[in-house]
Amino acid sequence: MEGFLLAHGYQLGRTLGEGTYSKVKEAFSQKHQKKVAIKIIDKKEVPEDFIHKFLPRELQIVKCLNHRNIIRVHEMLKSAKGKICLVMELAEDGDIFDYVLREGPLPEPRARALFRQLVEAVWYCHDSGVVHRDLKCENALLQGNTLKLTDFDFAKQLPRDRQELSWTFCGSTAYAAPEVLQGIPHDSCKGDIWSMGIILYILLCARMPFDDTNIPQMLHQQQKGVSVPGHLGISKECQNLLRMLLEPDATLRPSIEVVSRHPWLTNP
Ligand SMILES: Nc1ncnc2c1ncn2[C@@H]1O[C@H](COP(=O)(O)OP(=O)(O)OP(=O)(O)O)[C@@H](O)[C@H]1O
Repeated sequence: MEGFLLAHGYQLGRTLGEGTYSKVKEAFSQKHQKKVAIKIIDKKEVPEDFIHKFLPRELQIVKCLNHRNIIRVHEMLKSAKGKICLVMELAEDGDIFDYVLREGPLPEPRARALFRQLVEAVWYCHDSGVVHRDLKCENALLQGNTLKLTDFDFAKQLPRDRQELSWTFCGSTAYAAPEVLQGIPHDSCKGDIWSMGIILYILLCARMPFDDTNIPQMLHQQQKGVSVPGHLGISKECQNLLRMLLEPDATLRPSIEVVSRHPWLTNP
């Protein structure tokens, strides 16, 4: 692998992390004269539908995305030995899950600064007809103070009229909206909005809003609505935004455009 990548101008460095089907390594790009991240996928170790359905979809989508809050994919390389390498922009400061683990509940201004960037990234995606379908803290990386959304494995391009409903369960149960968990045909954009609510809750409370170890019980908790720990002193405006995002009825849940205009986010 090292020789193959070197021949393409990338000097491999340390391992940054591992996913279910991949290993991500740091590398130095001789062409760009900067460090990059390379996701290495071994075709032999992944299920057929990942190679034939999700991966081509991901590649098609990521090559069209260009936003400061989304990890840029520079190129894809295929080795003769059946490895696929995605050369990406590097985010050196970990993901926001680890950040919250380290820092504990974030003060509102810090949570707002991060969440605003997630809103920008998701707004750009939805506006381009792309739904992410796996929004979670581990997929929001940090480069200094800049949030960079990544992992478009489950992303989907919506048809031009954007009327398509989905039945597919994607992503993590802890971040899944009630309609997604129940397999009810749903608007995936509204599923993304729910997951953003879970992310905002984690930023502010450093814990999960719902316990996902028992799904029927979790569905019940979701219907009852979210409650925030009183001792954290979370403002009324922020609680209002959390309730809007974690609205169990998807038809009442706001679009990303409406979310972006919420007073908690437009506050200086
Ligand atoms: N562009 C990047 N810059 C820095 N680190 C990255 C980058 N992309 C991924 N990583 C690191 O590599 C790890 C594995 O990433 P990858 O996208 O392959 O899998 P995952 O999404 O975490 O797992 P899974 O595929 O099982 O959902 C991540 O947790 C992250 O820490």
